Amino acid sequence: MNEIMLKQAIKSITILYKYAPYLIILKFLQILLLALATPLTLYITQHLIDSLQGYINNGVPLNQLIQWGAALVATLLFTANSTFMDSMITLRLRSQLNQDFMEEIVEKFNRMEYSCYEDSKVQDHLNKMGNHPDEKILEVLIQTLTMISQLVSLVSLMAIFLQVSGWFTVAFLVIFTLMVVLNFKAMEMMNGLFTSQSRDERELSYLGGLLSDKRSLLELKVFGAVGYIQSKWKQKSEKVLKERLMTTIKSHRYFAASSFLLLMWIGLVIFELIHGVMERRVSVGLFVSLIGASGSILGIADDLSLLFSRLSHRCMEIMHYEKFMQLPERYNTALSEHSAALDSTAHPFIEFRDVCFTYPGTAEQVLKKVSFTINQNEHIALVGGNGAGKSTIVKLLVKLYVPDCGEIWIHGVPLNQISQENLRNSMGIIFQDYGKYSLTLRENIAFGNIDKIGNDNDLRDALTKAAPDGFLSDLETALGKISENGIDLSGGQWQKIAMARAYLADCPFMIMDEPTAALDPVAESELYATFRDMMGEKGCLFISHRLASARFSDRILVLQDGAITEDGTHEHLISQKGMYANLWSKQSSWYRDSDDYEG
Ligand SMILES: Nc1ncnc2c1ncn2[C@@H]1O[C@H](COP(=O)(O)OP(=O)(O)OP(=O)(O)O)[C@@H](O)[C@H]1O
Repeated sequence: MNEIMLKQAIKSITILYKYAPYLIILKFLQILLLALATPLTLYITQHLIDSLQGYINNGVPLNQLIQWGAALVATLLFTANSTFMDSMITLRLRSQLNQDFMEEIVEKFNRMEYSCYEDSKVQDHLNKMGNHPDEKILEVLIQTLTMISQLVSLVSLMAIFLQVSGWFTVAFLVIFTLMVVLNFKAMEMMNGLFTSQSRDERELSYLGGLLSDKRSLLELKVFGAVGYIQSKWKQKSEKVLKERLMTTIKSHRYFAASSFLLLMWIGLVIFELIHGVMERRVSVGLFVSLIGASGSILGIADDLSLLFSRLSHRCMEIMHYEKFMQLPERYNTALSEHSAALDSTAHPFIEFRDVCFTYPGTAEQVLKKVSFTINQNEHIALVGGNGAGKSTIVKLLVKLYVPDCGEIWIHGVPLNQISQENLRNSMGIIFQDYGKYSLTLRENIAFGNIDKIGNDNDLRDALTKAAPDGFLSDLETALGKISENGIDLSGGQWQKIAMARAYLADCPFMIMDEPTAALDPVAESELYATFRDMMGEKGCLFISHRLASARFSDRILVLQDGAITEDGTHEHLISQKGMYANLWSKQSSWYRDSDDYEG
């Protein structure tokens, strides 16, 4: 454990040195000087007292007394100002890390294939690494340097003791070694507890999140389930705290034993010093200085044991950062982007050939030999029951996942040879769980085509097409609840903004995964009308459970049991009397029955 801690501490300093070499050197020097300040103050105090005594007895010149006094003032001034210097250096380090170190982490996130996040090991590293590994790594640096500074102080304080007897130092070293062993034992106990409780901690933070998140809280309140979650949280929290208390008490036995040893040593020192003063072997100045040094040693030994345990805990968290940085960025090595050029005249536009797919970490195959083709300017509806695999087809199309077998082709080029950029230019997408960004309206729309963020005309045009009712017009309106003046939108209004993003993207082919689920029927039919106008000769694939909207598409694909079971126009599929005809009959009878009811 101590070996790992040492390695991690050195690694953290090396990582930080890469980002801010001068600040690290400055911090090291500052901490070293501060470490020497305590023994130096005691040493000067000793000489000041002895000079004062000498001056009173007329043996020492006033000059010498003034010199020691000035030295003491200078050392105290440095100590008083070092806190300010320390916080300035730490602040600079923090801002440097925030920029460069976090940028590297964001880039790593960007490079990682989406499917990597499905792996529970990845999830675990992400959870343990936390949102701010930069803060943790900085803490490791500060704690390591503080430990070095404490050890330097300790050695210098021991040097003061050498003036009286070498045995004090030898006895202290023996006792200190025993203390380190005892403290490590206590610390290992605490670390074992933290590791075993990490799952409970995750559950606690999830349950706590449910009780503070606006959306979940609303539903839980309506169903009267807040009390249930609260008691579940309380039970878990009590269990975690009880375990922590028990282990803290057990580990404290080791701390108590080490404190006892130290107190024994200090008792011995005081006894010997009083004896020395009485026999005139030890001057009054040296006596005061050594008593001060004993107090400082007591404080340092306490601080060191606390630092050891904190540092070892932080070092384990840094290990998760390291493991995260080493994670594979692709799970499928066959996926290589050759940026093959797309010939838009080649047909078909999209082709699935016997595509199979299983989500990472699961056993059940979601898609079983799915085959279909879509031409560039076709309007295609993809329908199927809940969980049939419709969204999965879209995720494979935009390369969020890689099929287990079979092939996907775009304009006659295998999908794995098409770069993300080429793919982005050839098709736009609105996901079922589209983003609701707590940013301005301008930014929310511009994510469809970030190059147009300053183009007010295009942004307004996209918004008007998606939301003809003009529910929002000021592009600088803050959305969501993060900003003080932010406005919260309804599900349908957020959906319109997601549509505006798609309009702005202006791609030759659009994929929409249930784009109208949150819209009222009038808004839905308006949106389809505008969408048809906008797409014109362009193609689209849309997923919808409302067959009334699928009816007007050129072709309907029916996904059932992981395969395409029906493919044709609305009229053709109705005549086939298959699953689509069955669904259509059920949905239209629902509308008919509603009409009867109203009538
Ligand atoms: N990330 C995931 N990990 C594991 N299984 C998943 C994941 N996402 C979806 N699935 C499973 O894959 C199956 C297909 O899901 P998919 O979202 O593609 O269905 P869908 O046809 O779009 O459903 P719906 O109409 O309800 O949106 C479901 O059984 C679902 O539980």
